[in-house]
Amino acid sequence: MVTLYQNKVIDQLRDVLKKKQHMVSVTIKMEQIDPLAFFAAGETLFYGQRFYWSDCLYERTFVGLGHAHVIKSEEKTKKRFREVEREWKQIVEGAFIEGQGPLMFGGFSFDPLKQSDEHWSEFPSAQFVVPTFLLTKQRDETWLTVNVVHESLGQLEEMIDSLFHIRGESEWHRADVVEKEEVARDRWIRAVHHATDLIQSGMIEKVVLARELFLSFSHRIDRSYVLRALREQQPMSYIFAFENGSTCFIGASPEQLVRKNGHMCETACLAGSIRRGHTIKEDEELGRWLLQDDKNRREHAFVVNMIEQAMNEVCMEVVVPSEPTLLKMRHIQHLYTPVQAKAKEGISIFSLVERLHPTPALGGFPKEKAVQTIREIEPLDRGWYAAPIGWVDANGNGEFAVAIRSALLGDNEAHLFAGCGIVAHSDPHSEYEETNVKFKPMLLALEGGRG
Ligand SMILES: C=C(O[C@H]1C=CC=C(C(=O)O)[C@@H]1O)C(=O)O
Ligand SMILES: [Mg+2]
Repeated sequence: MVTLYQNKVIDQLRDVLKKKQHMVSVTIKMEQIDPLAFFAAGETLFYGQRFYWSDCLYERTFVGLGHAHVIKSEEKTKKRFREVEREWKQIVEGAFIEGQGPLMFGGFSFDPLKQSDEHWSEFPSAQFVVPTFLLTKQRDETWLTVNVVHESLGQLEEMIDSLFHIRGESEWHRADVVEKEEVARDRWIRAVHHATDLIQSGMIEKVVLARELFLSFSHRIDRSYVLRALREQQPMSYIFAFENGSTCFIGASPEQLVRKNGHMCETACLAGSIRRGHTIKEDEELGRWLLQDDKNRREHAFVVNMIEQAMNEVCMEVVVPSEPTLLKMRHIQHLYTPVQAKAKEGISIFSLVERLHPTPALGGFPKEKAVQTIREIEPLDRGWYAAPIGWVDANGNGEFAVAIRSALLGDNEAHLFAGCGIVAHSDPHSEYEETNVKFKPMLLALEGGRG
């Protein structure tokens, strides 16, 4: 489908690779290609080394195939954010760039101190990849960036050859669910009781507790099929997939953690939830109820206060609306307060991520105590669920979402995660129902049907 461009890219790369820089990054403009078809096309050669990202306004889509370079940290403290930043700067400084330059995509685990479950073994406390091939779609324009390090020059022609000869429509397959299991349901309900006790005794003010669903399937799950379903079914969401070896972390999150473009920063407070109505009238009534409900307003206020304070420490002109509005997704509506600010000199996107993660929408308040409580009483390993996932470019601009409404896919199985904010008067059974609504986007994409 892209044969026309093949020789151009190879010639350009041959030329610039003579310059002996550690990495060479060449970008060319392309004809329109469906990013999901590009992701699917990479299956044979790059299975286990692909990623997909599109932002909630569908302004930018990135698809990465292959690993030109991997940045990984097993660091269990906040140093992990700085380690990734340092290595990324070194790569960019040592690169020969023609065009937009390289970009890295990846994320962090929620809590590196939590005892790790086997199924998360391929997702360390931080990992980012610079893809060999990056497809960028921005509005109506498409580019292909090829990133090469000297060592892999030998395989490059073969890779370009096979990639550039991919053509035709991809086929998508849906695997059937053969088993569905709620993981530790009773322990989760007990954990919610425990949390409300801790809150009432004044130990902590808010804590977010997550649940897990386990699904097994008749065949290997087709990740391209799941991505396409999420893309179609969840407009206004960040759609992401990050493959690492045999597992793939995937989701459709409505929650932005931070976006940075030059000095301009955006973040959002999202907490407080109710389902969508069956009719417009019921939907509006539920929305009005949510805007006035004490428990939900408390859940939301912790997030606004914390984010406002964190942004004020490192930014100027922090703008926070005084009242939340509603953000309506396909299955759920949330209280939503968008925040804008201007980063002070020297403040990087990594320092913003480090400061913001986890907000009280995912951890609780106060932050350290909440994370420790989750570590102790939540009956699962969150892995990368509820943690930052996103991209950073060569200029230090980028965007991270909070990886909720997500699942970890193995070959024939999926672990789904959903959580809810517990405050003083939370009722365990309505919180349980709230998490059921939050499982819906991933369930619908995996199971098919109407939902
Ligand atoms: C933790 C999740 O949602 C958070 C984001 C929005 C609303 C939330 C709530 O109302 O509880 C949660 O704080 C999740 O979807 O797994
Ligand atoms: Mg809630």
